[in-house]
Amino acid sequence: MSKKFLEQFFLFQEMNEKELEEIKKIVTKKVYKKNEIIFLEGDLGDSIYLVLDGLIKVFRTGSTGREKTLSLLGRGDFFGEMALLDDNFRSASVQAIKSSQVYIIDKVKFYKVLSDFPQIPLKIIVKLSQRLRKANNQIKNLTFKSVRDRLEVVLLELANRYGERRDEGLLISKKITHQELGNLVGTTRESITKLINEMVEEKKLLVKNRYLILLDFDK
Ligand SMILES: Nc1ncnc2c1ncn2[C@@H]1O[C@@H]2COP(=O)(O)O[C@H]2[C@H]1O
Repeated sequence: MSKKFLEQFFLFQEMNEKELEEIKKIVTKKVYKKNEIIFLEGDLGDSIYLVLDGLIKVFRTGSTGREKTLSLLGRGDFFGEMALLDDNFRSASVQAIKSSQVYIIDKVKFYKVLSDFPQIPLKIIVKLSQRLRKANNQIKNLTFKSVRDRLEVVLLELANRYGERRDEGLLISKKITHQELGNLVGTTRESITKLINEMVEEKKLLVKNRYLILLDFDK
């Protein structure tokens, strides 16, 4: 594990070599298989997770069993800090949707890191503020926007994060199923299929080998 590698984690940026050495000593690496549940909403939580690679979904399940994806996480992201900080149950479920590697730091060791490195709590606050901002936008979108508009917002967010420029347009470099898009947008798989077909007909979207390509993303 190189210094350069650990630096990619937002939490550890700006740390010097010696400080990163200390962090290295307390992490445990774990690999989760595709579709493996990392933990469930309501579980007791005693560790924080840092994503090394893969794709990880944070979600909640409604009483009817329908899922709402709160966030998709990848390399450099962290999760599981809330139950540690407020001493409560896990506020959401977390699942690897591709094979994913994570570093795990247990509560006692993490508290030691927090007291030794005062910039880390500040960084966590920054992330929590960004997350609240995003959650507020989601509430606004769910309340006021049509399903089609919400799908466009989600596609733009995915393109922002995973977009790769191609001759045809902006390719979303992760394969996302219609069910998963439905969970992100807050609608059914069937509605997503209908809307994707609509966007393809309008030449706003291209589907190639199950990858989505945005055609008029500049607008
Ligand atoms: N709205 C959200 N967006 C992104 N991540 C979240 C959101 N809500 C909860 N999480 C993460 O999901 C984790 C579930 O376990 P914790 O409550 O310990 O910590 C939580 C956060 O790290």
